[in-house]
Amino acid sequence: MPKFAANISLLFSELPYLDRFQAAAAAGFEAVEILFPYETAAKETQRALLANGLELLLINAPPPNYTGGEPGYAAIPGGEDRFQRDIRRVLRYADVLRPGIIHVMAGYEKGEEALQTFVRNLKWAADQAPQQQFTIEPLNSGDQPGYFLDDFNLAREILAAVERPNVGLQYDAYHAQLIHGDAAKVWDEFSANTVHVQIGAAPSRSEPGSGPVDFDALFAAIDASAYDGWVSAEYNPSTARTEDSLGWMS
Ligand SMILES: O=C(O)[C@@H](O)C(=O)CO
Ligand SMILES: [Mg+2]
Repeated sequence: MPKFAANISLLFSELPYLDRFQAAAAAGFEAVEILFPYETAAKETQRALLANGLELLLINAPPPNYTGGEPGYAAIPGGEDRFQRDIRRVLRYADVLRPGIIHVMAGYEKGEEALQTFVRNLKWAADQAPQQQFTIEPLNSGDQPGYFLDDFNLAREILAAVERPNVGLQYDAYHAQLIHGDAAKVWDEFSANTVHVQIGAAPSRSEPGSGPVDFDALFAAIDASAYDGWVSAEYNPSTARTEDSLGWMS
């Protein structure tokens, strides 16, 4: 079985932000990810991680999107200043929080100029912090209409153009299933590019168990691949208490 982590932006979201760390640790998780930690001082988040012995796997940059703004600026021609400001901001958070990964979001734009902008901005970010792992994640267009990075083939093309060892693919089984119709096949094809994995059932985005994705087979394929990182549960629990949605882990 892969080692599972909790995305506490979605899991345990029935609790106030700072209480989710203790709940995740009590449920047996040793690592968490937080999509947008920017409403809380980095020191407070750091204290919650340390108090509960949790590793921080991932944060997103540039912020924010869940609070109503754009989901990133990396592929927006003319948005370079904003992008660089946001990357500097996330790197200040990263100095304190030490996330293994920073997910760089592309934003709403299409076309060749957006592609070139995304590539240039990713190179710039990667060179600002060569020791920091960055990722890009294809998101399905049902949830994010108009989002630039909506296809795994496009992600591979971008990674090849960026040519930086510290920029890799974030594979989310939920998005893979909705974009390409077969999350397992996408894993087979793209596991070599993948540096971070997230999971959620499709189309519900609830815990594994519903829908067409065979998670036992997917976990076996992940185990059999060269990927040895965390598999982060990023779903909306169908139960009132997140703990009651965790049966799939055993
Ligand atoms: O899959 C998702 O939606 C997330 O991983 C994300 O980063 C978008 O905010
Ligand atoms: Mg995801």
